[in-house]
Amino acid sequence: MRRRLGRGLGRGLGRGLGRGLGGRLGPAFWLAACWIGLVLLAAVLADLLPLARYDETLAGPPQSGPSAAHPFGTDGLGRDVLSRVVYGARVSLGVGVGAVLLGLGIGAPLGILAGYRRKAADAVIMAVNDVAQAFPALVFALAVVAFAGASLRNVLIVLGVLGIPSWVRLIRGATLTFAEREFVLAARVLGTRDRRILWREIIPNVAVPAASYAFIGMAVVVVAEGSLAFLGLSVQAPTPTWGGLINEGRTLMETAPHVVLAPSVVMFLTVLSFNLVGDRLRSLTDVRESGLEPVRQAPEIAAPAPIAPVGDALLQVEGLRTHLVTPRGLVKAVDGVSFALDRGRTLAIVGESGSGKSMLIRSILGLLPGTAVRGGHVLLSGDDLTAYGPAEMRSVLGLRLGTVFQDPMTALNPVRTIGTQVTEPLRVHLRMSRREARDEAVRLLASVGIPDPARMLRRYPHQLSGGMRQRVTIAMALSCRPDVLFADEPTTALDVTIQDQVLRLLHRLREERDMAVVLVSHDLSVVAQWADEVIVMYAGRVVERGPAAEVFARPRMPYTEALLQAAPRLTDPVHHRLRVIPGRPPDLVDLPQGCAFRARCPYATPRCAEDAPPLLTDHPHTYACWHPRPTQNPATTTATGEGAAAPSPSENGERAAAAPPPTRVGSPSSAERGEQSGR
Ligand SMILES: Nc1ncnc2c1ncn2[C@@H]1O[C@H](COP(=O)(O)OP(=O)(O)OP(=O)(O)O)[C@@H](O)[C@H]1O
Repeated sequence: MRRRLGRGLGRGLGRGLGRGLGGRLGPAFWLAACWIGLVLLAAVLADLLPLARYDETLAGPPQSGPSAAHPFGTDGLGRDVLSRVVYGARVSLGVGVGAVLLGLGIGAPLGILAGYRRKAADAVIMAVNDVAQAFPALVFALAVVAFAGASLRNVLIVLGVLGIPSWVRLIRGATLTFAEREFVLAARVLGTRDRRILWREIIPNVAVPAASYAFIGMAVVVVAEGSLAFLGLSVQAPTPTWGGLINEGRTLMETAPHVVLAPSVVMFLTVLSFNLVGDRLRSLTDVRESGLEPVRQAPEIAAPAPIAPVGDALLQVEGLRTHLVTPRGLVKAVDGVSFALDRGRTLAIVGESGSGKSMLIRSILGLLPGTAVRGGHVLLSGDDLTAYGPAEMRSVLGLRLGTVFQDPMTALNPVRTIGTQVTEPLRVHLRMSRREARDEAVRLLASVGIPDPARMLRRYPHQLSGGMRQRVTIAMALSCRPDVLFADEPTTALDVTIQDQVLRLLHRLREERDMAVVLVSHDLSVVAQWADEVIVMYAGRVVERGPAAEVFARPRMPYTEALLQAAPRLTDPVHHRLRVIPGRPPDLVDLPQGCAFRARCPYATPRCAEDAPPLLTDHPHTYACWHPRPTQNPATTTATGEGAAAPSPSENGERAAAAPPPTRVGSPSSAERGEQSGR
């Protein structure tokens, strides 16, 4: 059992730390960890160090200042202060580590029991815990130590027991969070026993916040022990403790300040280090760090020089790259994407799962994981957003760029009313008064088709249906009248009957507000119906781009053709078998040489393995393929299964040769952009 726990904890912490070793913990963490290690080592090896005895009165004048022989000087009785600080660390750190282990040892099982079992166990444990937490801790510690005697053991037990309620609360909260997660439900569905779920699924995940809290707890205990020692209620003389040393030295503040300064500084640095280490460990599980944070622009992958805006494009993306630093290597999630979009147009981004669609949107918005580095340019009405700092970016997000996410349930805060959430951007960005924001929120909710909007403001997200919730998130995204609305799979989490309503709504709002819309969707029928232009992504790159009607009617890139053939159609005959794209997308850490799609492409030739095809323009299409599909062979025919079998590369080559010669492009030409953006 212990081995299993060790493995589990190791996995949990290892996963957290492994991700952090790439620099997420930062230099302050490592400095703090080194300091803690140094103090611990000194305390443990104190007897082996060339130090004077902590209680030995040395020859020479007392209260002498720091010297080579005594770096921290001597105290009022002529004892070596360095030696007393090092031996004092034994007590202070010993109590810190011991009390935290005691609190964790008792609090963690109770917290897990309460969080996992819930019901009666939770009610009883938390009721007792609340009562225990209501005791004034320091008064309780003073009373117990005064009654039971001031000894190392008593101080350790009192501080350890006082920490139990906080441990119960923390571990229960973490257990509750993970007990509701899909992987635990999946284990339950598979009939896994509770004990196994606890050891394998819950405890390894709870280990990271517990480790973080353990360090913060040690800082608290070191300070508490210091306070007790200062009051003379910890380990008694002649054994030194940091609090006791500060107490002894306070009478010498004027004549020999080093006596009080040395233990104070060491204690301060140690407490600071415990807090820093705990805080950085906590950040490993913090959604802000693991999810969205201001992006780092990487000079090494940035485009070489500032670019000039093209025409009057509202949104222009040039050579955008987003690479994620992972323990496996650099994930090239977005690799040199360019496009331009005008007002009143909808651009759809399609591609298989993992092709980089969401990452492209997050990269444009500058909201990327902490492990991401970005290069390239994003121009909004000619202003380069990649040059913006976090504060400037905040003034653009919500105000000029709106976003609708996939799952409205997770996009809305469950404990805040719809009214609070819809009025917030109005009050923050547009500085409206409470009343103005409320009136505007009513208008916004009405505009997205929510009945009785005034009443809706008082409701909570869980009281709404999925479709209503998504309408609310759309209303929030539109509240500051953005120029561009990003909709990342806005209908995936919705019932199929609601999907059409939401898409119609987006289309109507686009028309009314003259916005541009960037729509990410897996659903090609949605894209065909609502998009003006389309970008097909594969392995982080654009492989085809053009007017949506054109791309779907005459796909040039075999990947686009395969995607269309894999999509179901209402017109398909009964028992029609959908084609699947054989193989799997490539590993973004180790992209193959040449065309990334070649291993799955029926038309691939040796040339595809040697050179990556550049983006070619064959008006109005842009595609990256050495063997483009012939324009005379509409996809609609092959998609229904009525088309001829896939032609051989030579056949394909001949047909392609019949098409007008394509133009090679690095990024879209102005003319092409004009076409793409409908100009
Ligand atoms: N935080 C991260 N760290 C490392 N790699 C990541 C991270 N987030 C995404 N990726 C990788 O980046 C690639 C692109 O991911 P992205 O979410 O953009 O794909 P997608 O096309 O939107 O897929 P889906 O349609 O499933 O949402 C994927 O290979 C993914 O594994």
